[in-house]
Amino acid sequence: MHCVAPSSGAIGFKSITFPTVSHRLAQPTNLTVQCVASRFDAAAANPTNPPLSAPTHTTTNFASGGVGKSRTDWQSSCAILASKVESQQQNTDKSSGTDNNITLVNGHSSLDLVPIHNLPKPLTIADLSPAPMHGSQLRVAYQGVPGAYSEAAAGKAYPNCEAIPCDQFEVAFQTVELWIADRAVLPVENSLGGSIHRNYDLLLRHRLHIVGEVQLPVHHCLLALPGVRKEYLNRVISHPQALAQCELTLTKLGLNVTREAVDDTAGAAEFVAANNLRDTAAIASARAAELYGMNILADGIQDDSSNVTRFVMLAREPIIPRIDIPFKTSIVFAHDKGTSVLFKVLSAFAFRNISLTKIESRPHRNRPIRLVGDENVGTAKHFEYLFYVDFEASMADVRAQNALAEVQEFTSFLRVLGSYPMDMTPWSPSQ
Ligand SMILES: O=C(O)C(=O)C[C@]1(C(=O)O)C=C[C@@H](O)C=C1
Repeated sequence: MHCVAPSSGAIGFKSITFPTVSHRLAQPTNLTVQCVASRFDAAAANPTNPPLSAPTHTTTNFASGGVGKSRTDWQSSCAILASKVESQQQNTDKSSGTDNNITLVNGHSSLDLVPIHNLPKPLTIADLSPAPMHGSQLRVAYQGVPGAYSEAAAGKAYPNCEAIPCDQFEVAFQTVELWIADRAVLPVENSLGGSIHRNYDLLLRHRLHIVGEVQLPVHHCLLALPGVRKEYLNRVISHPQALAQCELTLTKLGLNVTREAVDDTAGAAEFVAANNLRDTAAIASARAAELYGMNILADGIQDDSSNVTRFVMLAREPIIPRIDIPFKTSIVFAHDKGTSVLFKVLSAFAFRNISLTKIESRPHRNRPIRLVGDENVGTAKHFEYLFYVDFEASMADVRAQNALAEVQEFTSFLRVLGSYPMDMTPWSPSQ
């Protein structure tokens, strides 16, 4: 079991330019926003530790329930593709009359190495899709072990995907950045426990784009080893969000136990089972109970039956925003002069009738304190913040483009994290 590690990695800012169309100016303008350069640290994905190392452990295949393909398969697909390109090149050379220069290998021209009946087919547009998609499903990284809610969110977002467990959020990001996975699914907020702050910080540190969201009803169970009764328990372990979501119910159940935070809910169940802990229960899903051979002592122990966690899906490339379906856009901004900018920014959306669905502030890690000196009174030490805002409009919507052009005038830093379809699935809290 791994404890949640403090974040690592250097942050560097660089400018990128988002083309926008400004209604006011009636011609295309450029919206310059800041983008965070991430630190790729392949060594952080420890390949010896099963949940850590995405390429080497069991993945969940939502299409067939089988074990997923290894990175080797993907690499061989790349090799096949490379050989196609090479052969294509050879064919081109032949047709352009350059065969005079062909070198002899064992007395044959190198073209003879490809049997005539087995000539490679020309590359098509489908061959140019990202490497892991060649002949396989979408690979979706999530934090946790099988049975975690994040795994269920991956399955909801991409029903036929191959879900890849990662033991840290950081690893899930890197798995996509290093092309081991195509998407990452990341919890960002829960209706009871609130925001998952670490993930807001990671969204900024990395360069991935939000391409979708899913809202997952979270139904917690109290799990213990077979034969263990509530009276035997003196400890309950789970993900900190799960502990927070069940806080009142645990007390109501009369459980006078210590509560300990671990990396994920299913990992807690796995840990209790693997160590045969008869004094410890885990808060996790019914699927985790099944996977790790645990008994359900209490079902539905979240403090509110409509307990929902919102996840975002991340990809290396943004999607093309649309206006024919409900879209959300997520941005993050800051200003050198502190929080006074907030009212102006919010009014840019209000004037255009754009609803905000979320606002979150986080410490501005690059410049956490701003000193304002007054020789008569002393020095004020203001905390500096980054503001994360989600609003209900697509970046293809001219209102959103104009709002952001205005926001850019008030802010010293602005980044669009993504513009993506809203989760509009029918409401069914008790699953
Ligand atoms: O531990 C898990 O099972 C997770 O998927 C993580 C997580 C979270 O980070 O909020 C996801 C959903 C629930 O809110 C509880 C935990």
